[in-house]
Amino acid sequence: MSSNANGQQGLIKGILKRPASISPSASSPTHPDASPSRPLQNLQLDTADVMSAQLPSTARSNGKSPAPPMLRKHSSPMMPPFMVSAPGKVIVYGEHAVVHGKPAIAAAISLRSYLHVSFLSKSHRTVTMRFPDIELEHTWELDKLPWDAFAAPGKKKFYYDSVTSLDPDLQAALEPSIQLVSPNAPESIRKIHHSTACCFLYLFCSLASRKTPPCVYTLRSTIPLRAGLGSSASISVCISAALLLQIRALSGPHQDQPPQECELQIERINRWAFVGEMCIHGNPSGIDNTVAAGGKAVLYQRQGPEKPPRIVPIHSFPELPLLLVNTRQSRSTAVEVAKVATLRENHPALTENILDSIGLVTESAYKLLTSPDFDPSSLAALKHLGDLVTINHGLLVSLGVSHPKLERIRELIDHTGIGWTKLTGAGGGGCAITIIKPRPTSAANGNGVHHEHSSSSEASDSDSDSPATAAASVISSGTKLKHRILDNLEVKLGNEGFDKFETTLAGDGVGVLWPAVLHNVNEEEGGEEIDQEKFLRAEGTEGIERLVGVASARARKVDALRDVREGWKFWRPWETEADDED
Ligand SMILES: Nc1ncnc2c1ncn2[C@@H]1O[C@H](COP(=O)(O)OP(=O)(O)O)[C@@H](O)[C@H]1O
Ligand SMILES: C[C@@](O)(CCOP(=O)(O)O)CC(=O)O
Repeated sequence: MSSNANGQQGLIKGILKRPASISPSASSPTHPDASPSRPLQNLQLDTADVMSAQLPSTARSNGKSPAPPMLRKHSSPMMPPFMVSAPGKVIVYGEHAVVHGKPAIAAAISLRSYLHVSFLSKSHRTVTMRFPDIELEHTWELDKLPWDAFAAPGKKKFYYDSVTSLDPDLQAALEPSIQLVSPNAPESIRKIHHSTACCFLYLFCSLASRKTPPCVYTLRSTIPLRAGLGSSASISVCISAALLLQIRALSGPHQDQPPQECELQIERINRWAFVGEMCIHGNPSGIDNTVAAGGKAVLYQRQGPEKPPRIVPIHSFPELPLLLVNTRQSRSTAVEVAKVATLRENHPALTENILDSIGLVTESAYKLLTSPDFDPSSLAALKHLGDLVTINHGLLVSLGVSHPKLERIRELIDHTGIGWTKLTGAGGGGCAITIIKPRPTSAANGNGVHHEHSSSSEASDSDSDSPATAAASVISSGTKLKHRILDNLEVKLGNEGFDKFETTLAGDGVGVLWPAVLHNVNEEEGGEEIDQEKFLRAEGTEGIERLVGVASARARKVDALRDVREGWKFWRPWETEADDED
Protein backbone atom coordinates (compact mmCIF):
# COMPACT_ATOMS: atom_id res chain seq x y z
CA MET A 1 0.00 0.00 0.00
CA SER A 2 1.24 3.45 -0.77
CA SER A 3 2.19 5.77 2.01
CA ASN A 4 -0.23 8.48 2.99
CA ALA A 5 0.10 12.20 2.77
CA ASN A 6 2.42 12.53 5.74
CA GLY A 7 4.43 9.49 4.81
CA GLN A 8 3.76 7.63 8.06
CA GLN A 9 1.42 4.91 6.99
CA GLY A 10 4.03 2.26 6.31
CA LEU A 11 5.58 3.04 9.65
CA ILE A 12 2.34 2.64 11.50
CA LYS A 13 1.45 -0.56 9.71
CA GLY A 14 4.85 -1.87 10.65
CA ILE A 15 4.23 -1.00 14.26
CA LEU A 16 0.97 -2.88 14.16
CA LYS A 17 2.46 -5.90 12.51
CA ARG A 18 5.09 -6.41 15.15
CA PRO A 19 4.53 -7.24 18.75
CA ALA A 20 5.85 -4.66 21.17
CA SER A 21 9.56 -4.99 20.84
CA ILE A 22 12.20 -4.47 23.46
CA SER A 23 15.58 -3.02 23.44
CA PRO A 24 18.13 -5.81 23.71
CA SER A 25 19.17 -4.40 27.05
CA ALA A 26 15.71 -4.68 28.61
CA SER A 27 15.88 -7.08 31.47
CA SER A 28 12.23 -7.49 32.35
CA PRO A 29 11.03 -10.97 33.17
CA THR A 30 9.26 -12.99 30.54
CA HIS A 31 5.53 -12.46 30.84
CA PRO A 32 3.12 -15.36 31.18
CA ASP A 33 1.84 -15.51 27.63
CA ALA A 34 5.08 -15.01 25.79
CA SER A 35 5.44 -17.51 22.98
CA PRO A 36 8.03 -18.09 20.27
CA SER A 37 5.80 -16.25 17.83
CA ARG A 38 5.22 -13.46 20.31
CA PRO A 39 8.54 -12.33 21.72
CA LEU A 40 6.91 -9.78 24.01
CA GLN A 41 9.00 -9.15 27.02
CA ASN A 42 9.01 -5.50 27.77
CA LEU A 43 6.56 -5.12 30.55
CA GLN A 44 6.75 -1.41 31.17
CA LEU A 45 6.68 0.30 27.86
CA ASP A 46 7.34 3.96 27.82
CA THR A 47 4.39 5.09 25.76
CA ALA A 48 5.93 8.32 24.55
CA ASP A 49 8.96 6.48 23.25
CA VAL A 50 6.92 3.70 21.78
CA MET A 51 4.63 5.99 19.93
CA SER A 52 7.45 7.66 18.06
CA ALA A 53 9.25 4.37 17.55
CA GLN A 54 11.14 3.57 14.42
CA LEU A 55 10.04 0.98 11.93
CA PRO A 56 12.65 -1.74 11.69
CA SER A 57 13.94 -2.27 8.19
CA THR A 58 12.54 -5.80 8.25
CA ALA A 59 8.96 -4.59 8.70
CA ARG A 60 6.67 -5.40 5.82
CA SER A 61 3.99 -3.12 4.53
CA ASN A 62 1.34 -5.65 3.52
CA GLY A 63 2.32 -8.91 5.07
CA LYS A 64 3.77 -10.11 1.75
CA SER A 65 6.50 -7.90 0.34
CA PRO A 66 9.24 -5.94 2.08
CA ALA A 67 8.61 -2.23 2.41
CA PRO A 68 11.33 0.25 1.48
CA PRO A 69 13.43 1.15 4.51
CA MET A 70 12.15 4.26 6.25
CA LEU A 71 14.04 6.75 8.28
CA ARG A 72 12.90 7.92 11.65
CA LYS A 73 11.08 11.20 11.31
CA HIS A 74 12.40 13.19 14.25
CA SER A 75 10.76 16.34 12.96
CA SER A 76 7.28 14.82 12.81
CA PRO A 77 6.57 12.95 16.01
CA MET A 78 2.79 13.39 15.90
CA MET A 79 0.88 10.29 14.93
CA PRO A 80 -2.03 10.41 12.51
CA PRO A 81 -5.37 9.49 14.06
CA PHE A 82 -6.49 5.88 14.21
CA MET A 83 -9.78 4.16 14.97
CA VAL A 84 -10.97 1.03 16.69
CA SER A 85 -14.42 -0.48 16.68
CA ALA A 86 -16.31 -3.23 18.50
CA PRO A 87 -19.73 -4.82 18.09
CA GLY A 88 -22.77 -5.07 20.30
CA LYS A 89 -24.33 -8.43 21.07
CA VAL A 90 -27.63 -10.25 21.27
CA ILE A 91 -28.54 -13.35 23.24
CA VAL A 92 -29.67 -15.79 20.57
CA TYR A 93 -30.76 -18.61 22.89
CA GLY A 94 -30.98 -19.21 26.61
CA GLU A 95 -31.62 -15.91 28.42
CA HIS A 96 -33.08 -16.29 31.91
CA ALA A 97 -32.29 -20.02 31.93
CA VAL A 98 -28.64 -18.93 32.03
CA VAL A 99 -29.27 -17.31 35.42
CA HIS A 100 -30.22 -20.79 36.68
CA GLY A 101 -27.15 -22.57 35.41
CA LYS A 102 -28.28 -23.55 31.90
CA PRO A 103 -26.18 -22.63 28.85
CA ALA A 104 -26.90 -19.62 26.63
CA ILE A 105 -25.56 -18.52 23.25
CA ALA A 106 -24.76 -14.88 22.56
CA ALA A 107 -23.51 -13.51 19.25
CA ALA A 108 -22.02 -10.30 17.91
CA ILE A 109 -24.13 -7.98 15.79
CA SER A 110 -23.00 -5.53 13.16
CA LEU A 111 -24.13 -2.49 15.14
CA ARG A 112 -20.87 -1.15 16.55
CA SER A 113 -19.12 1.50 18.60
CA TYR A 114 -16.31 3.47 16.95
CA LEU A 115 -13.51 5.18 18.85
CA HIS A 116 -11.34 7.73 17.10
CA VAL A 117 -7.98 8.56 18.67
CA SER A 118 -6.17 11.71 17.62
CA PHE A 119 -2.97 13.19 18.92
CA LEU A 120 -2.14 16.74 19.95
CA SER A 121 1.23 18.44 20.00
CA LYS A 122 3.23 17.70 23.13
CA SER A 123 2.69 21.20 24.50
CA HIS A 124 -0.95 20.40 25.29
CA ARG A 125 -0.38 17.91 28.16
CA THR A 126 -4.06 16.98 28.22
CA VAL A 127 -6.28 14.01 27.55
CA THR A 128 -9.81 14.57 26.28
CA MET A 129 -12.83 12.30 26.18
CA ARG A 130 -15.52 13.35 23.63
CA PHE A 131 -18.52 11.02 23.94
CA PRO A 132 -21.38 12.92 22.27
CA ASP A 133 -23.88 10.01 22.42
CA ILE A 134 -24.31 10.78 26.10
CA GLU A 135 -23.34 14.45 25.79
CA LEU A 136 -20.17 13.89 27.71
CA GLU A 137 -16.99 15.83 27.06
CA HIS A 138 -14.12 16.36 29.44
CA THR A 139 -10.47 17.30 29.33
CA TRP A 140 -8.06 16.35 32.10
CA GLU A 141 -4.58 17.70 32.61
CA LEU A 142 -2.32 14.71 32.14
CA ASP A 143 0.01 15.73 34.95
CA LYS A 144 -2.86 15.86 37.45
CA LEU A 145 -3.99 12.27 36.97
CA PRO A 146 -3.11 9.88 39.82
CA TRP A 147 -0.15 8.20 38.10
CA ASP A 148 1.67 7.57 41.38
CA ALA A 149 -1.24 5.61 42.82
CA PHE A 150 -1.43 3.42 39.72
CA ALA A 151 2.36 2.88 39.63
CA ALA A 152 2.74 2.15 43.36
CA PRO A 153 4.30 -1.18 44.31
CA GLY A 154 1.62 -3.83 44.52
CA LYS A 155 -0.77 -1.64 42.54
CA LYS A 156 0.93 -1.49 39.17
CA LYS A 157 -0.76 -3.71 36.63
CA PHE A 158 0.70 -4.69 33.30
CA TYR A 159 -1.04 -5.05 29.99
CA TYR A 160 -0.98 -8.85 30.20
CA ASP A 161 -2.39 -9.00 33.74
CA SER A 162 -5.78 -10.45 34.49
CA VAL A 163 -7.64 -8.00 36.69
CA THR A 164 -10.82 -9.50 38.10
CA SER A 165 -11.84 -6.84 40.59
CA LEU A 166 -11.51 -3.10 40.87
CA ASP A 167 -8.98 -1.89 43.43
CA PRO A 168 -10.78 0.36 45.96
CA ASP A 169 -7.58 2.40 46.54
CA LEU A 170 -7.25 3.09 42.83
CA GLN A 171 -10.95 3.94 42.59
CA ALA A 172 -10.47 6.37 45.46
CA ALA A 173 -7.40 7.86 43.76
CA LEU A 174 -9.47 8.45 40.60
CA GLU A 175 -12.40 9.99 42.44
CA PRO A 176 -11.18 13.65 42.39
CA SER A 177 -10.61 13.43 38.61
CA ILE A 178 -14.05 11.85 38.12
CA GLN A 179 -15.74 14.48 40.26
CA LEU A 180 -14.49 17.14 37.83
CA VAL A 181 -16.76 15.67 35.13
CA SER A 182 -20.14 17.35 34.44
CA PRO A 183 -20.40 18.91 37.91
CA ASN A 184 -23.57 20.83 37.02
CA ALA A 185 -25.46 18.06 35.21
CA PRO A 186 -28.60 16.58 36.81
CA GLU A 187 -27.80 13.72 39.17
CA SER A 188 -29.09 10.96 36.84
CA ILE A 189 -26.92 12.21 33.95
CA ARG A 190 -23.93 12.83 36.22
CA LYS A 191 -24.11 9.22 37.37
CA ILE A 192 -23.90 7.95 33.79
CA HIS A 193 -21.09 10.39 32.96
CA HIS A 194 -19.15 9.37 36.04
CA SER A 195 -19.40 5.65 35.35
CA THR A 196 -18.28 6.17 31.75
CA ALA A 197 -15.46 8.48 32.91
CA CYS A 198 -14.44 5.86 35.47
CA CYS A 199 -14.33 3.20 32.74
CA PHE A 200 -12.11 5.42 30.62
CA LEU A 201 -9.81 6.70 33.37
CA TYR A 202 -9.31 3.37 35.12
CA LEU A 203 -8.10 1.87 31.85
CA PHE A 204 -6.14 4.98 30.86
CA CYS A 205 -4.28 5.19 34.17
CA SER A 206 -3.67 1.43 34.19
CA LEU A 207 -2.33 1.16 30.65
CA ALA A 208 -0.93 4.57 29.69
CA SER A 209 1.71 6.51 31.58
CA ARG A 210 2.60 10.02 32.66
CA LYS A 211 4.56 10.40 29.40
CA THR A 212 1.60 9.48 27.19
CA PRO A 213 1.28 11.91 24.31
CA PRO A 214 -1.72 14.23 24.58
CA CYS A 215 -4.72 12.59 22.95
CA VAL A 216 -8.36 13.10 22.14
CA TYR A 217 -10.65 10.06 22.32
CA THR A 218 -13.86 10.59 20.36
CA LEU A 219 -16.50 7.89 20.58
CA ARG A 220 -19.70 7.30 18.66
CA SER A 221 -21.87 4.24 18.66
CA THR A 222 -24.60 2.85 16.43
CA ILE A 223 -25.78 0.55 19.26
CA PRO A 224 -28.86 1.77 21.12
CA LEU A 225 -27.93 2.31 24.76
CA ARG A 226 -29.46 0.36 27.64
CA ALA A 227 -31.44 -1.94 25.32
CA GLY A 228 -29.65 -5.15 26.29
CA LEU A 229 -27.35 -4.92 23.26
CA GLY A 230 -24.08 -4.65 25.14
CA SER A 231 -23.32 -1.00 24.39
CA SER A 232 -21.19 -0.62 27.52
CA ALA A 233 -19.10 -3.70 26.73
CA SER A 234 -18.62 -2.45 23.19
CA ILE A 235 -17.21 0.90 24.37
CA SER A 236 -15.06 -0.85 26.98
CA VAL A 237 -13.56 -3.04 24.27
CA CYS A 238 -12.86 0.02 22.12
CA ILE A 239 -11.09 1.84 24.95
CA SER A 240 -9.10 -1.23 25.94
CA ALA A 241 -8.04 -1.97 22.35
CA ALA A 242 -7.08 1.64 21.63
CA LEU A 243 -4.87 1.90 24.72
CA LEU A 244 -3.25 -1.48 24.14
CA LEU A 245 -2.50 -0.49 20.55
CA GLN A 246 -1.02 2.79 21.72
CA ILE A 247 1.40 1.02 24.03
CA ARG A 248 2.13 -1.55 21.34
CA ALA A 249 0.95 -4.43 23.45
CA LEU A 250 -0.90 -5.98 20.52
CA SER A 251 0.29 -7.76 17.43
CA GLY A 252 -1.68 -7.28 14.21
CA PRO A 253 -4.34 -7.54 13.18
CA HIS A 254 -2.96 -8.83 9.93
CA GLN A 255 -4.02 -11.37 7.38
CA ASP A 256 -1.71 -14.25 8.08
CA GLN A 257 -1.82 -14.25 11.86
CA PRO A 258 -2.16 -17.77 13.27
CA PRO A 259 -5.41 -18.43 15.16
CA GLN A 260 -3.71 -18.77 18.56
CA GLU A 261 -2.04 -15.42 18.08
CA CYS A 262 -5.36 -13.81 17.12
CA GLU A 263 -6.91 -15.32 20.21
CA LEU A 264 -4.12 -14.00 22.42
CA GLN A 265 -4.70 -10.44 21.23
CA ILE A 266 -8.46 -10.79 21.67
CA GLU A 267 -7.97 -12.21 25.16
CA ARG A 268 -5.69 -9.34 26.12
CA ILE A 269 -8.23 -6.76 24.93
CA ASN A 270 -11.05 -8.67 26.59
CA ARG A 271 -9.36 -8.77 30.00
CA TRP A 272 -9.08 -5.00 30.15
CA ALA A 273 -12.54 -4.52 28.64
CA PHE A 274 -13.86 -6.55 31.57
CA VAL A 275 -12.23 -4.01 33.89
CA GLY A 276 -14.06 -1.23 32.01
CA GLU A 277 -17.32 -3.19 32.30
CA MET A 278 -16.78 -3.50 36.05
CA CYS A 279 -16.55 0.32 36.26
CA ILE A 280 -19.93 0.69 34.53
CA HIS A 281 -21.77 -2.36 35.87
CA GLY A 282 -20.18 -3.40 39.13
CA ASN A 283 -20.59 -7.13 38.64
CA PRO A 284 -20.74 -8.02 34.94
CA SER A 285 -20.92 -11.65 33.81
CA GLY A 286 -18.23 -11.14 31.19
CA ILE A 287 -20.28 -12.46 28.31
CA ASP A 288 -20.88 -9.08 26.65
CA ASN A 289 -17.23 -8.03 26.59
CA THR A 290 -16.19 -11.51 25.44
CA VAL A 291 -18.50 -11.26 22.43
CA ALA A 292 -17.60 -7.62 21.73
CA ALA A 293 -13.88 -8.44 21.75
CA GLY A 294 -13.92 -11.74 19.87
CA GLY A 295 -16.98 -11.38 17.64
CA LYS A 296 -18.90 -14.40 16.21
CA ALA A 297 -20.69 -16.23 19.05
CA VAL A 298 -20.05 -17.92 22.39
CA LEU A 299 -21.68 -20.53 24.54
CA TYR A 300 -21.85 -19.28 28.11
CA GLN A 301 -22.72 -21.20 31.26
CA ARG A 302 -22.40 -20.32 34.92
CA GLN A 303 -20.69 -22.94 37.03
CA GLY A 304 -21.63 -21.84 40.52
CA PRO A 305 -20.47 -18.94 42.66
CA GLU A 306 -16.90 -20.15 43.17
CA LYS A 307 -15.97 -21.10 39.63
CA PRO A 308 -15.53 -18.86 36.59
CA PRO A 309 -18.21 -19.28 33.92
CA ARG A 310 -17.68 -21.67 31.04
CA ILE A 311 -17.22 -19.59 27.88
CA VAL A 312 -16.73 -21.47 24.61
CA PRO A 313 -16.30 -19.56 21.34
CA ILE A 314 -18.46 -20.88 18.52
CA HIS A 315 -16.43 -20.10 15.45
CA SER A 316 -18.76 -22.10 13.23
CA PHE A 317 -21.73 -19.81 13.93
CA PRO A 318 -22.70 -18.58 10.44
CA GLU A 319 -22.99 -14.91 9.66
CA LEU A 320 -26.74 -14.47 9.21
CA PRO A 321 -28.87 -11.48 8.32
CA LEU A 322 -30.67 -10.37 11.45
CA LEU A 323 -33.55 -8.03 11.94
CA LEU A 324 -33.42 -6.26 15.26
CA VAL A 325 -36.40 -4.31 16.54
CA ASN A 326 -36.24 -2.10 19.59
CA THR A 327 -39.56 -1.72 21.42
CA ARG A 328 -38.11 1.42 23.05
CA GLN A 329 -39.92 0.16 26.13
CA SER A 330 -37.53 0.57 29.02
CA ARG A 331 -37.17 -2.42 31.26
CA SER A 332 -35.07 -3.56 34.13
CA THR A 333 -33.08 -6.76 33.84
CA ALA A 334 -33.25 -7.15 37.63
CA VAL A 335 -37.07 -6.92 37.63
CA GLU A 336 -37.43 -9.53 34.86
CA VAL A 337 -34.96 -11.88 36.54
CA ALA A 338 -36.88 -11.48 39.82
CA LYS A 339 -40.16 -12.35 38.03
CA VAL A 340 -38.71 -15.69 36.97
CA ALA A 341 -37.40 -16.32 40.49
CA THR A 342 -40.89 -15.72 41.89
CA LEU A 343 -42.47 -18.03 39.31
CA ARG A 344 -39.94 -20.67 40.28
CA GLU A 345 -40.87 -20.31 43.94
CA ASN A 346 -44.59 -20.55 43.20
CA HIS A 347 -44.42 -23.29 40.55
CA PRO A 348 -41.12 -25.04 41.10
CA ALA A 349 -41.60 -28.17 38.99
CA LEU A 350 -43.19 -26.37 36.04
CA THR A 351 -40.70 -23.54 36.00
CA GLU A 352 -37.79 -25.93 36.30
CA ASN A 353 -39.14 -27.79 33.29
CA ILE A 354 -39.39 -24.62 31.25
CA LEU A 355 -35.84 -23.62 32.22
CA ASP A 356 -34.61 -27.10 31.37
CA SER A 357 -36.36 -26.88 28.01
CA ILE A 358 -34.65 -23.57 27.29
CA GLY A 359 -31.38 -25.28 28.18
CA LEU A 360 -32.24 -28.02 25.67
CA VAL A 361 -32.92 -25.40 23.00
CA THR A 362 -29.44 -23.96 23.51
CA GLU A 363 -27.84 -27.39 23.56
CA SER A 364 -29.62 -28.40 20.36
CA ALA A 365 -28.36 -25.26 18.63
CA TYR A 366 -24.84 -25.79 19.98
CA LYS A 367 -24.83 -29.42 18.87
CA LEU A 368 -25.90 -28.46 15.36
CA LEU A 369 -23.45 -25.57 15.09
CA THR A 370 -20.48 -27.64 16.23
CA SER A 371 -21.32 -30.83 14.37
CA PRO A 372 -18.72 -31.79 11.74
CA ASP A 373 -21.53 -32.06 9.16
CA PHE A 374 -22.88 -28.60 9.87
CA ASP A 375 -23.47 -26.80 6.58
CA PRO A 376 -24.27 -23.15 7.19
CA SER A 377 -25.62 -22.76 3.66
CA SER A 378 -28.15 -25.56 4.02
CA LEU A 379 -31.79 -24.55 4.34
CA ALA A 380 -32.41 -27.46 6.72
CA ALA A 381 -29.73 -26.18 9.11
CA LEU A 382 -31.13 -22.67 9.03
CA LYS A 383 -34.65 -23.98 9.61
CA HIS A 384 -33.39 -25.96 12.60
CA LEU A 385 -31.86 -22.78 14.08
CA GLY A 386 -35.02 -20.84 13.23
CA ASP A 387 -37.36 -23.37 14.83
CA LEU A 388 -35.27 -23.18 17.98
CA VAL A 389 -35.72 -19.38 17.96
CA THR A 390 -39.50 -19.82 17.80
CA ILE A 391 -39.54 -22.46 20.56
CA ASN A 392 -37.26 -20.34 22.75
CA HIS A 393 -39.60 -17.38 22.45
CA GLY A 394 -42.60 -19.51 23.40
CA LEU A 395 -40.80 -20.71 26.50
CA LEU A 396 -39.87 -17.15 27.47
CA VAL A 397 -43.53 -16.16 27.08
CA SER A 398 -44.40 -19.02 29.48
CA LEU A 399 -41.93 -17.56 31.96
CA GLY A 400 -43.85 -14.28 31.78
CA VAL A 401 -41.00 -12.11 30.50
CA SER A 402 -42.48 -11.00 27.20
CA HIS A 403 -44.35 -7.72 26.78
CA PRO A 404 -47.33 -6.71 24.62
CA LYS A 405 -44.99 -4.61 22.48
CA LEU A 406 -42.71 -7.61 21.89
CA GLU A 407 -45.75 -9.69 20.95
CA ARG A 408 -46.95 -6.98 18.59
CA ILE A 409 -43.58 -6.92 16.86
CA ARG A 410 -43.63 -10.70 16.53
CA GLU A 411 -47.12 -10.56 15.08
CA LEU A 412 -46.14 -7.96 12.48
CA ILE A 413 -43.03 -9.88 11.49
CA ASP A 414 -44.68 -13.33 11.49
CA HIS A 415 -47.32 -11.96 9.16
CA THR A 416 -44.67 -11.28 6.51
CA GLY A 417 -43.17 -14.77 6.84
CA ILE A 418 -39.73 -13.21 6.67
CA GLY A 419 -38.14 -15.14 9.51
CA TRP A 420 -38.13 -16.56 13.02
CA THR A 421 -38.59 -14.09 15.88
CA LYS A 422 -37.94 -14.04 19.62
CA LEU A 423 -37.33 -11.53 22.36
CA THR A 424 -33.69 -11.14 23.28
CA GLY A 425 -32.15 -10.38 26.66
CA ALA A 426 -34.19 -9.71 29.74
CA GLY A 427 -37.53 -9.06 27.97
CA GLY A 428 -40.27 -6.92 29.51
CA GLY A 429 -39.43 -4.50 26.66
CA GLY A 430 -36.02 -4.14 25.08
CA CYS A 431 -35.50 -5.82 21.72
CA ALA A 432 -36.76 -8.62 19.49
CA ILE A 433 -34.57 -10.43 16.96
CA THR A 434 -35.54 -12.16 13.74
CA ILE A 435 -33.30 -14.58 11.88
CA ILE A 436 -34.20 -13.85 8.29
CA LYS A 437 -35.12 -16.66 5.93
CA PRO A 438 -33.14 -16.90 2.72
CA ARG A 439 -36.32 -16.91 0.61
CA PRO A 440 -39.32 -15.41 2.33
CA THR A 441 -41.80 -16.55 -0.32
CA SER A 442 -40.99 -20.25 -0.23
CA ALA A 443 -40.00 -20.32 3.40
CA ALA A 444 -43.20 -18.77 4.74
CA ASN A 445 -43.88 -19.50 8.35
CA GLY A 446 -45.96 -22.56 7.57
CA ASN A 447 -48.81 -21.75 9.90
CA GLY A 448 -51.35 -20.91 7.27
CA VAL A 449 -50.96 -17.13 7.50
CA HIS A 450 -51.53 -15.37 4.19
CA HIS A 451 -48.40 -13.52 3.09
CA GLU A 452 -49.32 -10.29 1.48
CA HIS A 453 -45.78 -9.83 0.15
CA SER A 454 -45.45 -13.21 -1.43
CA SER A 455 -47.94 -12.58 -4.21
CA SER A 456 -46.65 -13.12 -7.70
CA SER A 457 -47.61 -9.59 -8.66
CA GLU A 458 -45.23 -8.24 -6.04
CA ALA A 459 -42.47 -10.57 -7.13
CA SER A 460 -42.79 -9.59 -10.77
CA ASP A 461 -43.13 -5.96 -9.74
CA SER A 462 -39.76 -6.16 -8.11
CA ASP A 463 -38.27 -7.42 -11.36
CA SER A 464 -39.35 -4.34 -13.24
CA ASP A 465 -37.66 -1.85 -10.97
CA SER A 466 -36.05 1.43 -12.01
CA PRO A 467 -33.25 1.21 -14.61
CA ALA A 468 -30.67 1.85 -11.91
CA THR A 469 -31.88 -1.04 -9.79
CA ALA A 470 -32.32 -3.28 -12.79
CA ALA A 471 -28.74 -2.53 -13.80
CA ALA A 472 -27.61 -3.93 -10.49
CA SER A 473 -28.63 -7.35 -11.70
CA VAL A 474 -26.40 -9.00 -9.11
CA ILE A 475 -29.36 -8.78 -6.75
CA SER A 476 -31.63 -11.72 -7.20
CA SER A 477 -35.38 -11.17 -7.37
CA GLY A 478 -35.66 -13.08 -4.08
CA THR A 479 -33.40 -10.55 -2.43
CA LYS A 480 -35.32 -7.66 -3.95
CA LEU A 481 -38.52 -9.12 -2.57
CA LYS A 482 -36.92 -9.47 0.82
CA HIS A 483 -35.81 -5.83 0.73
CA ARG A 484 -39.32 -4.81 -0.22
CA ILE A 485 -40.79 -6.74 2.68
CA LEU A 486 -38.25 -5.21 5.02
CA ASP A 487 -39.01 -1.72 3.73
CA ASN A 488 -42.75 -2.22 4.25
CA LEU A 489 -42.08 -3.61 7.67
CA GLU A 490 -39.96 -0.61 8.56
CA VAL A 491 -42.87 1.70 7.82
CA LYS A 492 -45.29 -0.40 9.88
CA LEU A 493 -42.91 -0.76 12.80
CA GLY A 494 -42.03 2.93 12.63
CA ASN A 495 -45.73 3.89 12.69
CA GLU A 496 -46.07 2.00 15.94
CA GLY A 497 -43.01 3.65 17.49
CA PHE A 498 -40.52 0.81 17.07
CA ASP A 499 -36.96 1.14 15.76
CA LYS A 500 -35.81 -1.36 13.15
CA PHE A 501 -32.19 -2.25 12.43
CA GLU A 502 -30.99 -4.56 9.68
CA THR A 503 -27.87 -6.14 11.08
CA THR A 504 -25.73 -9.21 10.70
CA LEU A 505 -25.38 -11.89 13.33
CA ALA A 506 -22.07 -13.42 14.32
CA GLY A 507 -19.68 -11.05 12.58
CA ASP A 508 -16.33 -9.59 13.54
CA GLY A 509 -15.13 -8.58 16.97
CA VAL A 510 -12.79 -5.71 17.58
CA GLY A 511 -11.49 -3.98 14.45
CA VAL A 512 -8.71 -1.49 13.73
CA LEU A 513 -8.39 1.26 11.12
CA TRP A 514 -4.80 2.46 11.37
CA PRO A 515 -4.31 5.16 10.30
CA ALA A 516 -7.82 6.60 10.08
CA VAL A 517 -7.58 7.02 6.33
CA LEU A 518 -9.97 5.70 3.71
CA HIS A 519 -8.36 4.90 0.42
CA ASN A 520 -11.01 4.32 -2.19
CA VAL A 521 -12.45 7.75 -1.52
CA ASN A 522 -9.59 9.72 -2.92
CA GLU A 523 -6.88 7.31 -3.98
CA GLU A 524 -4.68 9.78 -5.90
CA GLU A 525 -4.22 12.09 -2.97
CA GLY A 526 -3.39 9.30 -0.56
CA GLY A 527 -6.90 8.73 0.75
CA GLU A 528 -9.17 10.75 2.96
CA GLU A 529 -8.30 11.17 6.61
CA ILE A 530 -11.18 10.74 9.02
CA ASP A 531 -10.61 13.62 11.35
CA GLN A 532 -12.29 14.19 14.67
CA GLU A 533 -14.57 16.93 13.41
CA LYS A 534 -15.83 14.94 10.44
CA PHE A 535 -16.48 12.03 12.78
CA LEU A 536 -18.45 14.25 15.14
CA ARG A 537 -20.47 15.73 12.28
CA ALA A 538 -21.46 12.39 10.69
CA GLU A 539 -25.23 12.03 10.90
CA GLY A 540 -26.78 8.96 12.48
CA THR A 541 -25.82 5.36 11.88
CA GLU A 542 -25.70 5.84 8.11
CA GLY A 543 -23.49 8.90 8.31
CA ILE A 544 -21.07 7.23 10.73
CA GLU A 545 -20.88 4.02 8.68
CA ARG A 546 -20.38 5.91 5.43
CA LEU A 547 -17.61 8.02 6.98
CA VAL A 548 -15.72 5.05 8.40
CA GLY A 549 -15.94 3.06 5.16
CA VAL A 550 -18.72 0.59 5.92
CA ALA A 551 -20.88 -0.40 2.99
CA SER A 552 -23.61 -2.93 3.59
CA ALA A 553 -24.46 -5.50 0.95
CA ARG A 554 -27.78 -3.73 0.60
CA ALA A 555 -26.14 -0.37 -0.01
CA ARG A 556 -23.85 -2.04 -2.54
CA LYS A 557 -26.88 -3.67 -4.20
CA VAL A 558 -25.43 -7.16 -4.09
CA ASP A 559 -26.59 -10.47 -2.68
CA ALA A 560 -23.52 -10.86 -0.45
CA LEU A 561 -24.05 -10.78 3.28
CA ARG A 562 -20.92 -9.39 4.87
CA ASP A 563 -20.57 -5.62 5.08
CA VAL A 564 -17.49 -4.24 3.41
CA ARG A 565 -15.36 -2.33 5.90
CA GLU A 566 -12.79 -0.64 3.78
CA GLY A 567 -9.32 -0.53 5.31
CA TRP A 568 -10.43 -2.12 8.59
CA LYS A 569 -8.55 -5.12 9.96
CA PHE A 570 -9.85 -7.76 12.36
CA TRP A 571 -8.50 -10.63 14.38
CA ARG A 572 -10.43 -13.57 12.89
CA PRO A 573 -9.22 -16.83 14.42
CA TRP A 574 -12.01 -18.73 12.66
CA GLU A 575 -10.94 -17.54 9.21
CA THR A 576 -7.35 -18.64 9.62
CA GLU A 577 -8.58 -21.98 10.97
CA ALA A 578 -10.74 -22.45 7.90
CA ASP A 579 -7.84 -21.51 5.63
CA ASP A 580 -5.62 -24.02 7.38
CA GLU A 581 -8.11 -26.75 6.63
CA ASP A 582 -8.09 -25.94 2.91
N1 LIG B 1 -22.03 5.46 23.03
C1 LIG B 1 -21.75 5.59 24.31
N2 LIG B 1 -21.11 6.68 24.75
C2 LIG B 1 -20.79 6.81 26.06
N3 LIG B 1 -21.11 5.91 27.01
C3 LIG B 1 -21.75 4.80 26.62
C4 LIG B 1 -22.08 4.56 25.26
N4 LIG B 1 -22.70 3.38 25.16
C5 LIG B 1 -22.76 2.86 26.41
N5 LIG B 1 -22.20 3.71 27.30
C6 LIG B 1 -22.09 3.50 28.74
O1 LIG B 1 -22.71 2.26 29.03
C7 LIG B 1 -23.92 2.45 29.77
C8 LIG B 1 -25.02 1.56 29.22
O2 LIG B 1 -24.80 0.26 29.68
P1 LIG B 1 -26.04 -0.71 29.98
O3 LIG B 1 -27.04 0.03 30.82
O4 LIG B 1 -25.52 -1.98 30.47
O5 LIG B 1 -26.69 -0.92 28.59
P2 LIG B 1 -26.26 -1.99 27.53
O6 LIG B 1 -27.17 -3.15 27.79
O7 LIG B 1 -26.53 -1.31 26.24
O8 LIG B 1 -24.80 -2.29 27.76
C9 LIG B 1 -24.25 3.93 29.57
O9 LIG B 1 -24.99 4.44 30.66
C10 LIG B 1 -22.87 4.55 29.51
O10 LIG B 1 -22.29 4.64 30.80
C1 LIG C 1 -32.09 -12.23 31.63
C2 LIG C 1 -30.61 -12.45 31.49
O1 LIG C 1 -30.39 -13.83 31.22
C3 LIG C 1 -30.04 -11.68 30.31
C4 LIG C 1 -30.20 -10.20 30.45
O2 LIG C 1 -29.70 -9.60 29.31
P1 LIG C 1 -29.72 -8.01 29.07
O3 LIG C 1 -29.60 -7.33 30.40
O4 LIG C 1 -31.01 -7.70 28.41
O5 LIG C 1 -28.50 -7.83 28.20
C5 LIG C 1 -29.94 -12.06 32.79
C6 LIG C 1 -28.51 -12.49 32.93
O6 LIG C 1 -28.06 -13.41 32.23
O7 LIG C 1 -27.84 -11.93 33.80
